[in-house]
Amino acid sequence: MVKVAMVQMDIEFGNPAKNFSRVGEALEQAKDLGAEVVVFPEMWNTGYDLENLPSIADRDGRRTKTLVGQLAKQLSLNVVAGSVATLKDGRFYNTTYTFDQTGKVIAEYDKAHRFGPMQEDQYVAAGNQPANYEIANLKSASLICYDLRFPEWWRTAGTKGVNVYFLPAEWPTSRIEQWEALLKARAIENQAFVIGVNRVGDDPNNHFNGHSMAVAPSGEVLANADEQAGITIVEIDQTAVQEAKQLFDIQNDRRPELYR
Ligand SMILES: O=C(O)CCC(=O)C(=O)O
Repeated sequence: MVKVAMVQMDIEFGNPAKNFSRVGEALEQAKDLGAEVVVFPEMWNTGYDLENLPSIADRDGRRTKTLVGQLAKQLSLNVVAGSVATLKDGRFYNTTYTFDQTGKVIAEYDKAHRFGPMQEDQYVAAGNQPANYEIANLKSASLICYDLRFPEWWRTAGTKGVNVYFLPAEWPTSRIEQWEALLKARAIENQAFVIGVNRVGDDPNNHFNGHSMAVAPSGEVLANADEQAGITIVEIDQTAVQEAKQLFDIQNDRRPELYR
């Protein structure tokens, strides 16, 4: 059993200082709750303040690596650090870093599918590589928000064997039923756990009502954080993946030659 903390937080628009301090406090609280892996929402350093990225994006993720890396080490926590707005080689990205308990970055993923209605495609460059990694002995992959709508991308990551998918998000209230349905679908069709962590609060364009969810390979909802800011702990038993695959193994039964 691995205890995973879903940190459903509000994000101050365009205010990294405030958001970094919030994330630091949440890591300490998650530790007190017995968490082994802590997961944050999407773009928690800046929110979707894309116009101001030149002054507020995290250059090479240095600030995130310093703060989250130090706390991960100090508190001996694995951290799927949601995603942050970064500036790398002169371009902006929506990046998720994963830290192990020594504070080392073990995975880095740039969001592959940019969300047009939030003008992400105009400001942010797209990533092209899935991120597979092992954290707290969980065979994992990270995807971000709108990636939830691209089952092909989940399969691509899944070919390397994934038992737990982490999905940080800023998913608006207006489509929250779709969020819940898609998280369940991705868990069932990939025969894996899915941990979707959403934010709460408002930005100038949207309201966000949380509903961070942990879904088992069977589609059973293990936790639904409802609409308040807070930390939800969920216990993951990876053997459920093997059990699900005993009856039929969807990844093995695929016929990629047909899917063109
Ligand atoms: O797909 C959606 O409905 C929401 C996606 C989104 O808000 C995002 O990728 O930031």
